[in-house]
Amino acid sequence: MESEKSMPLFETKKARGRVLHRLFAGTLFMGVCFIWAYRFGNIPREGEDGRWVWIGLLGAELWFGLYWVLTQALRWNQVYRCTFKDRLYHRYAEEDLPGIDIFVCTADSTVEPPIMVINTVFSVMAYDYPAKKLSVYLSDDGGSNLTFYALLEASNFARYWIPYCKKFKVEPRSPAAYFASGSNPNHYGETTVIKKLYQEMEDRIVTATKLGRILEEARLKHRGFSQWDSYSSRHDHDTILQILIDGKDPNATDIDGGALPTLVYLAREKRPQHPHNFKAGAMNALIRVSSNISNGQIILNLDCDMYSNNSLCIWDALCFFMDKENGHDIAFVQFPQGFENMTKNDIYGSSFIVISNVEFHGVDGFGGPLYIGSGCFHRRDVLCGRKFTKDFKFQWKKDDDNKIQKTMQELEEETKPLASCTYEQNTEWGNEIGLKYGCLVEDVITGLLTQCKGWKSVYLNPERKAFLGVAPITLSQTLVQQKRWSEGHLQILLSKYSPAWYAHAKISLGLQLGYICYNIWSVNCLATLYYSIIPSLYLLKGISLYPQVSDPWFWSFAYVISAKYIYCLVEFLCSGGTILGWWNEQRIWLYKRTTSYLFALIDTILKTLKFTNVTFSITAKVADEDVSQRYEKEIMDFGASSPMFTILATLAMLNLFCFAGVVKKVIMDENFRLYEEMFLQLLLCGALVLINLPLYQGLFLRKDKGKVPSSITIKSFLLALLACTSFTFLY
Ligand SMILES: O=c1ccn([C@@H]2O[C@H](COP(=O)(O)OP(=O)(O)O[C@H]3O[C@H](CO)[C@@H](O)[C@H](O)[C@H]3O)[C@@H](O)[C@H]2O)c(=O)[nH]1
Ligand SMILES: [Mn+2]
Repeated sequence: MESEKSMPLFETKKARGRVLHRLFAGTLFMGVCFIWAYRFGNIPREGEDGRWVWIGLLGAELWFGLYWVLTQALRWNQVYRCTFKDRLYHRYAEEDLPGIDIFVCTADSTVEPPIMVINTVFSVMAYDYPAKKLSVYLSDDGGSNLTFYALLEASNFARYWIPYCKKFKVEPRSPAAYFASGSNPNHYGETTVIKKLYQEMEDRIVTATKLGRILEEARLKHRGFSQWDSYSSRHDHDTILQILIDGKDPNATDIDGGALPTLVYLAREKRPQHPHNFKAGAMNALIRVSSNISNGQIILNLDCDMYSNNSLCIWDALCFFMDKENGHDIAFVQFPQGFENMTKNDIYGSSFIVISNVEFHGVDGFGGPLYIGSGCFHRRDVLCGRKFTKDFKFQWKKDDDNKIQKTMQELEEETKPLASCTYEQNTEWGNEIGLKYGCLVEDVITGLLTQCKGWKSVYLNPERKAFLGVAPITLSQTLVQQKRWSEGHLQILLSKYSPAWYAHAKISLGLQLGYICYNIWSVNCLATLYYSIIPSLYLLKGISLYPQVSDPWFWSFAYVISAKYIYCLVEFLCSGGTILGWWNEQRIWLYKRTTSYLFALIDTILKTLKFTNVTFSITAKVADEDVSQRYEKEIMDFGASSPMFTILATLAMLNLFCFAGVVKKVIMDENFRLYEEMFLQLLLCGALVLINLPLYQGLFLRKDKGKVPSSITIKSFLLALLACTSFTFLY
């Protein structure tokens, strides 16, 4: 029995095949060095033709090579974690388990429909965990009474849903996902009843959302709505706080008499003159508000679209925090972000399978994954700024039953000031305490700082996805999201807390490199743009920039290109992708680099020069019928007049012209030994044309709403034509 009690709650395994991988990486690196040597050794002398182009290529290849070296940090030392939930389950009595506070963030009832938000709420309210120890907080930055109404409805339906889930061990516990899954055995007719109840509630909520207002009758039923009386807009209102279920109240029970988790609605105070700091601000308000209500020692953060797909995942996370030997330095446990709306071949590359199944295991081996927002369990103390000390041991404090019981109204009134605009003035909130402000990836910089203080984090990637969210379903949304992320990451690199210098000697070198690898995403745009324009233009003109097939240097290029791509394909397939999915990912890779990253880089420069301000564009979680249909059929959506699309279309067109031009030349001129002399350049240009096939369709062939808008077609055609002609004739 004693030994059972001291058995570890989790285990860490190193990945297999490390030696082989390192050997392979070594040979690839040698190939890269040969390429550098070739470029370096053959720079045209001053005054000679093509000197600057050549130096540009050298720069691009140096960048690609060094970036590849950096990405090795993410692959060098992969580890895998597994947990022993059973041991934990049997080790502690219910009252000895820590309280868990779950924060769900929403910000806009139009792009984040209330019915979706409450489904996320249900999935966590119904966790397989003592209800008394569970509290769910919804932060609504939209300050929408529609969302409040939905949560109110949810507080009622939960009384039926939670006992149903527990009785029949239902998975997943988001009702929408559960009923949509199709496999709903009818438990003695109870499923039919509960499904009907759900659908009626859904109807009421969806109708209210469509109408944009709540029926008078419903509004009069709950005192909470009166808090909107003084509301002038979503940017200008008092704190709205409502405890919808008080878990401590013995009368708050489900239909079977079981306890219910606490459920709280919060719309923090907003005033136009006070910056609200987006999600980070919302999280910090939640941390304070919850500390006065339930004060759970563990905090789980979820985006409103990300429901929990596994009712036991709390136990998984606790296995790390509660391990007596190795748990005390663990600050947070991050799960991967899965997506429920993925199509088979993932046209927008939004499933991030390589990041989730390879790279994060790599950073975990060097000290722990990045904090990426949703799906992350934290120790409250650490989020609140606790310094790391080596021999400190966490204690799980018991509920303080002797505390004077306040009425719900008293508690609300006393708590509201914690969410006011002015509360944080002259405090360390947003800096040393809570999530950090001023960064577009507030989560990542907060996690980095935590690790710099000496804390570790853990990445847990179980077979059954723990959380599932909604990935963007149009190209423009994908690119905008990527822009926000890459911009946020670059902000981190340039901030006071840069992984490049501040983190030095505070976290391991491998982790530093891992962070930098993500931080410099946006800088990749330069080399990629260069590589997708210049060699093609020179091909058109018939000037060779790479070694000929007969030249021994050719083989270093051939090896690096083929080895790199075969490796990357195998990695993708092993992570669960398809071949077509990989091809799609290559396209998105190119599109991200030539647009999102470029815009992120430009914006960062402008912001550093203080020309513009930080803004957070929320990703839409709903779309029109025809947009969704195209997505389901895996047809790319170009239907927006975004300047990003102008760039993509111009690049595609330019490569098409170059390719067509050179083919014409080969046909007309028999002496032109193209394959022999310019094989690599032709390959590059050909690959660019091939990868852009869906874009050409969108430009010339499609008639649906997802085609490229004609204004962009014309603009890009003219731009590409201008580039090609002026290059051939003038240069
Ligand atoms: O002023 C705001 C803006 C956003 N949010 C919420 O933040 C979450 C993330 O927003 P979303 O538009 O879905 O961004 P994503 O890019 O999908 O989110 C990822 O990237 C963000 C950082 O850019 C992290 O905050 C998220 O946790 C992470 O899932 C959503 O729940 C929003 O409701 C707020 O609460 N307040
Ligand atoms: Mn999201």
